[in-house]
Amino acid sequence: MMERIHAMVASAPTALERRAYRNAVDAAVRILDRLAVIEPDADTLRKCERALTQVEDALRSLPTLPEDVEAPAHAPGNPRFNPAERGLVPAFAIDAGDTGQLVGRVQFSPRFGGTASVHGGALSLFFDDALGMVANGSVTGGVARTAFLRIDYRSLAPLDVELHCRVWIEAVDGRKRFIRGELCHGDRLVAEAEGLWVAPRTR
Ligand SMILES: CCCCCCCCCCCCCC(=O)SCCNC(=O)CCNC(=O)[C@H](O)C(C)(C)COP(=O)(O)OP(=O)(O)OC[C@H]1O[C@@H](n2cnc3c(N)ncnc32)[C@H](O)[C@@H]1OP(=O)(O)O
Repeated sequence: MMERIHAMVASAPTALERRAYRNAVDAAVRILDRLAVIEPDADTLRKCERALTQVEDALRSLPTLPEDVEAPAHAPGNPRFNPAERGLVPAFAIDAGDTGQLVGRVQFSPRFGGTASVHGGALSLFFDDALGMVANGSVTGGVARTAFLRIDYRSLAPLDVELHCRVWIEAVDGRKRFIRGELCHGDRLVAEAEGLWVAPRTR
């Protein structure tokens, strides 16, 4: 039985497994979003903790990803390697994303919030992902890592509201890719970002 489970995990996920994984992550983040806004009594919270611990125990008994990064389980398309599908960053709708530019919409749910607005670190996480997509996209080609990321917070970002984002390549200089981005709520600028992504040396 365990061998069969290992074989399943070591192979690239099927469409059905990807959907099931996404649904499980969605359920987990919906709980975090709910916990961010409700005012429950201690008894309800204790029941909640017990139920979640049961789920956690069941997950702990499962095998983990193989360490070999060449294994099929590490192939592109595995939702575990996609920050949005793993629930790390908010889901991001890309409306246009060619020729080194990306235009899209993003909505930060309550778990990304401070009090009434989006946490600055969550905005930074989002920009690393969105600018990183352009830095790693078809125009620049190949993999590059974030060397620095600077965020200017211009106004409070509201939670649970659609925000508009634009990201573009500012310059490419050898292995260096300078990327910029901005996030707006309607006509109001919420935050601007600039960063450098550096591609690995070829030898
Ligand atoms: C098609 C696929 C799609 C996939 C989509 C995926 C989306 C993913 C989106 C998510 C993406 C998220 C991605 C993540 O989150 S990646 C995770 C976060 N980032 C890291 O962990 C990176 C850690 N740092 C490093 O690995 C190295 O320091 C890097 C690789 C960055 C550079 O080390 P390396 O040894 O290679 O480079 P070098 O030292 O020879 O320097 C080379 C040049 O760069 C200039 N420089 C370097 N650093 C800085 C700096 N801080 N400010 C200004 N300049 C800097 C330097 O002066 C030099 O310039 P020049 O003298 O040549 O002019």
